[in-house]
Parts: sequence; C-alpha cells; structure tokens
Amino acid sequence: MTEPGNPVGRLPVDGGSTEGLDDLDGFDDLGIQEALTLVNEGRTAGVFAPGRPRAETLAASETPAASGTPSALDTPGTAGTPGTAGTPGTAQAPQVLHTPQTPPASEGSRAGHRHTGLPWRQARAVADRAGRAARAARHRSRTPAQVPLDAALGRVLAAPLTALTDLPPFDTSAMDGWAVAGPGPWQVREDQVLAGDSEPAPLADGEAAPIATGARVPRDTTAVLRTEHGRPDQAGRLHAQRETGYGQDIRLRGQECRSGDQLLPAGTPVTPPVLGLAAAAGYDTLAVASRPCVEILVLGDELLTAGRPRDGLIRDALGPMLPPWLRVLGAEVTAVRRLGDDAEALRRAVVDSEADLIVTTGGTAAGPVDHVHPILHATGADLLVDGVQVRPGHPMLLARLGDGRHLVGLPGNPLAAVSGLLTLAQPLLRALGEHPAPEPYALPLAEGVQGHPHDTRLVPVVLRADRAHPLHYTGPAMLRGMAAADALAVIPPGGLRPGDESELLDLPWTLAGTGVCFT
Ligand SMILES: Nc1nc2c(c(=O)[nH]1)N[C@H]1C(S)=C(S)[C@@H](COP(=O)(O)OP(=O)(O)OC[C@H]3O[C@@H](n4cnc5c(N)ncnc54)[C@H](O)[C@@H]3O)O[C@H]1N2
Ligand code: MOO
Repeated sequence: MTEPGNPVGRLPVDGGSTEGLDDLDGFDDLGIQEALTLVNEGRTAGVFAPGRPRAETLAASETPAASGTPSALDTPGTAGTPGTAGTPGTAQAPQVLHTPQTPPASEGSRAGHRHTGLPWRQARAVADRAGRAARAARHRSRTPAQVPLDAALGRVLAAPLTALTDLPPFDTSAMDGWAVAGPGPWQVREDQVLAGDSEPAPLADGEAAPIATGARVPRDTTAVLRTEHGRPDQAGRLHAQRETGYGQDIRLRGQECRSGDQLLPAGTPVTPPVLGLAAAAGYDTLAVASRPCVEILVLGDELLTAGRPRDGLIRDALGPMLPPWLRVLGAEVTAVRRLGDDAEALRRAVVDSEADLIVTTGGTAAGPVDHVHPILHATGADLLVDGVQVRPGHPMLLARLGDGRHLVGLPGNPLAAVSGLLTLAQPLLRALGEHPAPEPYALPLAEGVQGHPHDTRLVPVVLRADRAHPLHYTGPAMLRGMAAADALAVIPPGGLRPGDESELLDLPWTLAGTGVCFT
C-alpha cells in the first residue's frame, strides 16, 4: 500500500520488478526511468491517494486492483484514473495536471522517445478516404445486389427507396365503428365492412355500415364514427354521442406518400423499420450495396485454436473475435486463415487474395518474425498509414495493394487489435460499404483518465447514468476490460479530468444486442 506522505510509494512495484511499467499507456515510449521521473515530479496526471496501492494508480491500465479478485467493472473509475494529482495525506482537493512539460504531438521530438505515425484522427480520415476511393472503383465495376427483403437487413440501400404505390393505397377507416354518410342519425346496414374487403357497396345518405380499422371505406362515406361514440337503438338507428366532423377517422389515400415519391435516399442503412416500409410500399426485393469482402490472416506460430494455453503457446483470441465484428461493420468475411509466422505463406496470401480488404493480425512490429512490413514492401504495396499516434495499437497500418484493394495490419496484442479495428478497419469498411458514419457523441467521464503525453488513448468504458466509467484490465494484451465495455473513450493527449466530456466510440452490439446485428 502507498504510505501517506510518500505518493509514489515503494518503487518498483510488482514484487520489486519494473516489468510492466514499460507497457503503461502514456509511458511506454518514454522509458522506465523517464516515466518514473515524471511520476515522481508529479508531472504526469496521476492520483496518488493515501492508502491506494501504487500499482492501482500508476499502473492502473495494466494492473489488477490490489485486493480481492475484482472484475473489470469493480470501482470502474479507478482504472486508468490518474487524471488528477492531489497531495497525499491532506484533505486538499486534487489538482489536475495535464503533463505540462510534454510538447504537443505536432512537435514530435524523437530525442527521448519514439513518436511516429499519423495522429489518430488523421489516420481515421486516411482510412475513410481510402474506403471512398475504393468504393468509387467498385461502383464502376460492380452492380448492386438485388436481394429479398430479409437478406437486406443490416445492409445499405444502393438506390433510393421510391414508393411503388400510394400509401395508404385507398381510403381506409382509422377506427373500428361505423362508416356514415351525411348527418345522423343513420340507418345501420346489415353487412359489415372488414379489412381486406375489396369493394364495399357505396353508402347512401343517412346510412351507416359497421366497419373495422383498416377496411376500405365505402364510396360516399363522410366520416367514421368510433364504436365508443355511437349508440344503436332498438330500431336499428345509430345515434352519435359526439360530434363527428367531415372526414373524421378516414385515412385518405396517399396521405403518407404518392406512388413515385422518394421515401428514403440511397445510402440509408436497412433497419427493421426500413424493411417494414419497403414491404408496405410494395417491394419484394431491395437493391443493396454489395458487401466488401474481407479475408482475415492470423499470424503467429504461438497460437492455438483449441484447449488451454501450454508450453509457451497461447490461444488465438483474434480469430474468434474479428469475423463477427467485421460482419457488424458490413463486411462479408470470406476466409479466416492461420498462417503462422511463414513469410512466404503471407506473401502468397496477399498476392493471391481477391478480397477488398485483407486484415492481418500480429507481425506489425519489428520482431524477427514480424513479416507484414517486409511483405508489403516486397509486393509493392503503398503504405497509407504506417503507425498511428494511438495507445494501444500504435504499430497498426493501412496499405493499398492496388486495384482498390487494401490491407489493414492489426497489432497482435488483442486490445491493440481492437484499437486498429476501430481506427482503420471501421472507417474504411464504412466508406466502402456506404454506411453513413454515426454522429460523434460524448459523455462526461465519471473519473479522470490519464493521457499519453503525445498520443490519443482509447479506453474501454461502461456507460451508466449518462457517464462513462473507465474500466480495469485494459492493458494492450488484455480483453477483460474490453469484454465488459459499452464503448471506448477517446482520451486526447494530456488526459481528461472527472466530468470532462469524452468522445465515445460505440460498440455496435451495445444497443442492438448480439442476435440482431451479426447477420
Ligand atoms: N521493439 C519494439 N517492440 C514492440 C513494439 C515497438 O514499438 N518496438 N511495439 C509493441 C506493441 S505496442 C505492440 S501492439 C506489439 C505489436 O506486435 P505485432 O503486431 O508484431 O504482434 P506480435 O508480435 O505478433 O504479437 C504481439 C503479442 O500479441 C500476441 N498475439 C498475436 N496474435 C494474437 C492472437 N491472434 N491472439 C492472441 N494474442 C496474439 C502475441 O503472442 C504477442 O504476445 O509489438 C510490441 N513490440
Ligand atoms: O501497446 Mo501496443 O500499443 O499494444 O499496441
């Protein structure tokens, strides 16, 4: 536990090891000594509350809470919390420090630390532009698919939805009651008019006919009198108990649209109500944008596809995670291939693929078996994004392979791969699949979040009561926090204080539920 008056506590933590400190978001490119200096000088945004274990404050993003067996949701605010620096041992309100000594990202000093790649927003914009360019190329070469209504769900209209009929297609009763003609009382007819009847007999003046909601009104009907507003007498005459205006409770033909009206523009996502509207307007099939084809290449000799980790081998977490996620983003996943660390297999897979997008996992860094860069170089690919100023995931990349085809290289660390997915694959696939980008939105943070000195951070959060609560277990190699998350908070360099609005990247299943969107 941290000793009062000694904000930093005993360093190093974790049983005397500094292992893990170089993984700290915000510090991992500074070097351990530099990071510790910043901490000791209070120049980082960090809460060093008396009694709080140092591991929870300094290393919150990687380190489990100190006691018990907390879940990712436990005291969510404490994960990645160090957004404030109070004076330990005093009742003084914490003072916020926004790493004032750090140069802005654009200054990019290479002297003490790596600082490469595109700024996060710029990288997303590049991916979006690449998707748009590829889409234009696809438009020239492919015709939109015409699919049955149920197969169109989750796709995007390739053409405007134009009404094939007037809606309503004929004058209908809006209520159960009586169709009446002229002023009452009315003589009630025997025959009832039901929904689906094709051509009810016209009403004579002074006549009423029992009618159901949705039934076609007889010609010369002047109003519909609701069941609860009329009283038939013994002699079969109907008396109005409320005044009935001319045209009341009659839905006129064409009230909603006329045949030929544009109901929705091209580019509209096909949701359940769109399917309903299309059916009402007379459609059996819809023209939808073709889905971008995506091939996933999982790299790494250390990966197992079944059983428990053993003998230095670990389970492949990305093979199961990426296909459904990419489908939610509008992709058709045509293959998931596990290539190990075989450079030649990777080269062949890249050269032979006909997918619009290849997503690789792992091998993006500079290790002895990190083959992605060399293979892209050897195959003459155009690196549009080579590293992004984002944590985790900074080695992510985007390359153009020619013919409007692209490759997104996701880092192997699983949360870094999620970051790459949201930063590069999502904007590219949205643009390619013609899905509109959602409106950006923000919520106040329940707790402060420490920023990286130069890079944007993406931090898993849960959303409760209109606030975003940062989660535990959000180190680059962890999915435990992510699996409990509703969204990722976008933390600018320097961090955010409690109550600051943080932009949020939504996770599509949070609202829709898993059954709906993984079609
Ligand atoms: N000298 C440097 N080393 C590293 C840097 C750096 O800048 N300089 N960056 C680190 C960061 S940050 C990341 S992220 C990783 C990116 O590495 P790669 O994309 O090359 O990925 P690998 O080395 O293949 O794997 C990294 C890590 O992730 C595990 N992994 C890989 N694939 C999977 C999978 N499908 N499921 C679960 N786990 C996976 C792998 O076993 C490694 O532990 O590089 C750092 N190094
Ligand atoms: O830390 Mo890396 O940023 O895991 O992507």
